[in-house]
Amino acid sequence: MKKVLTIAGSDSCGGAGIQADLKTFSAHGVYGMSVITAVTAQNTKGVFAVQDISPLLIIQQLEAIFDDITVDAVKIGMVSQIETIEAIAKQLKKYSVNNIVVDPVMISKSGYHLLQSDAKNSLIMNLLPLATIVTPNLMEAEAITGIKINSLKEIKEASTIIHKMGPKYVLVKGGHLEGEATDLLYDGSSFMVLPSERIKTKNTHGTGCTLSSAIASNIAKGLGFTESVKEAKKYITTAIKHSFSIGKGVGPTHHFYELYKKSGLNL
Ligand SMILES: Nc1ncnc2c1ncn2[C@@H]1O[C@H](COP(=O)(O)OP(=O)(O)O)[C@@H](O)[C@H]1O
Ligand SMILES: Cc1ncc(COP(=O)(O)OP(=O)(O)O)c(N)n1
Repeated sequence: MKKVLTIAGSDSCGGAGIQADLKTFSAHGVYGMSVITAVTAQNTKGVFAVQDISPLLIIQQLEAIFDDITVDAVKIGMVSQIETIEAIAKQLKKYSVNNIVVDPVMISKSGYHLLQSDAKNSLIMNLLPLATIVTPNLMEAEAITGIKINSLKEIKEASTIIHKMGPKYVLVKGGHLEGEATDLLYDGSSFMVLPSERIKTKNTHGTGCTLSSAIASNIAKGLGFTESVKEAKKYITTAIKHSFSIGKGVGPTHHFYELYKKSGLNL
């Protein structure tokens, strides 16, 4: 069985972060492992508190895994502060880790700053050069490049700038666009459009986490990079289509829809 690691924050309500990543890994039939960077007190209504895990404990978690287990792909999510980012980058280089998916998590849908403002440049300088693929949403692409994005032309411009920062592929997500939820993949020479209908639901908590974990799972399973992204896009679209309401706010996506369908079980 292929083994995939998520390096990310914990979401107490289970819709995003480490919890969404591990559910996505299971649904893809890969073995999931986790290095926790921060613990958040969070629910469908928002993020209420964050405690960062010490860089030393992050290093110890990474060493515990890489000293013992071969890792087929890594997904990086919430990294919060400069010291966390530097510790992760150092360990990934030490163990010559490949197949790295970086989701540059900055602000939650509820508006909470999950990446400290002074840590943005460190993420760009330390993690983007190590990334096989980076998956910013529109606001993250704007923050990374300093470009205001209002059109496809500007998405392409931002992708080109981000590609020069080091990742082999750039996927700018269109979840926050008006109209269709179309994503754009750039490999340094050409663009691939990944279209999807916009699903009318308020329950999109953890969509970015889920998509990046699905890409990491597919890469680990040996799909080509473009195929990994295309299949992940199908996965997130199905997971959003069957998302559901828990709590009073933005509910989570449904990771086990295909399994439920096969088994005849209902939610
Ligand atoms: N309402 C929706 N209908 C269909 N796809 C969506 C919807 N919202 C988000 N997506 C898709 O979910 C994935 C995550 O995108 P996005 O929500 O922009 O990321 P983030 O969670 O990082 O803000 C993308 O593939 C995006 O196109
Ligand atoms: C612990 C943690 N990590 C990441 C996020 C952001 O998740 P994302 O999929 O980008 O979208 P929302 O959850 O903000 O809808 C998070 N909330 N918590």
